[in-house]
Amino acid sequence: MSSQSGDPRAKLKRQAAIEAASMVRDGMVVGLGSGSTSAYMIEELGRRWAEGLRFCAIPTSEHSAEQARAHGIKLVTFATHPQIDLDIDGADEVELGTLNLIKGLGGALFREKIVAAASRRFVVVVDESKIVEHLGHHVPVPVEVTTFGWESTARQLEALGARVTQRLDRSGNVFVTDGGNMILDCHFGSIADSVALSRRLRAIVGVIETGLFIGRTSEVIVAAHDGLKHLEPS
Ligand SMILES: O=C[C@H](O)[C@H](O)[C@H](O)COP(=O)(O)O
Repeated sequence: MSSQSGDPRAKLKRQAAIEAASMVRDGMVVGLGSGSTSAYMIEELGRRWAEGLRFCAIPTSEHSAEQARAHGIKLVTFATHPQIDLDIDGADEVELGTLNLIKGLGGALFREKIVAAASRRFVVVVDESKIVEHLGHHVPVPVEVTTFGWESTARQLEALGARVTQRLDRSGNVFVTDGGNMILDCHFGSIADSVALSRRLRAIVGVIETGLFIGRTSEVIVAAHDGLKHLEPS
């Protein structure tokens, strides 16, 4: 992900990612997020690794693992490193104030949530277009579900008021997550109470995890046209 092709949003994503990567210090255990913003962060960590920075990392997707490996970054697992010092990841929407998130448009939400939950600090990197008053305004809530019985799970999600679409890949085949599951994108529109919705979604049998990240964010680094901003939950 080295080309920004003059895209102003890509430029902002890269600025936020580089700022977050500067928080990584020698000896840390680092969570490597997924998606285009995280790819800039891994690229920057690869650059610093080549300069001599030494840390180890747990990736949140096969794609991020592959990118990190290409830079020679040392990857470890929870078997030897159950506690992560700093997890850096992107998001699809960030709710102003609470800093609750929607994640998973890239399909990595389940591993991303496991890594975030095991981290002392969870730093989110976004460009300014991702900040919203209420989650769900622009994007659906991705929900990872078991393939067995998914039609029944989808009906229960619809009963909560969502328009549900089955995620497909670029070739039009059913999207398969790194964990071998499928994703149902749940369009709720603007979500008034993301905490309550998260609870209801997780109570449905067949739901493995949801893209609502509630109360997990330590800090959001927002790249805006007038500079970088650091937000903390209020
Ligand atoms: O599954 C994907 C992840 O949650 C990403 O962090 C999220 O979709 C943001 O991606 P991007 O940085 O490409 O906008």
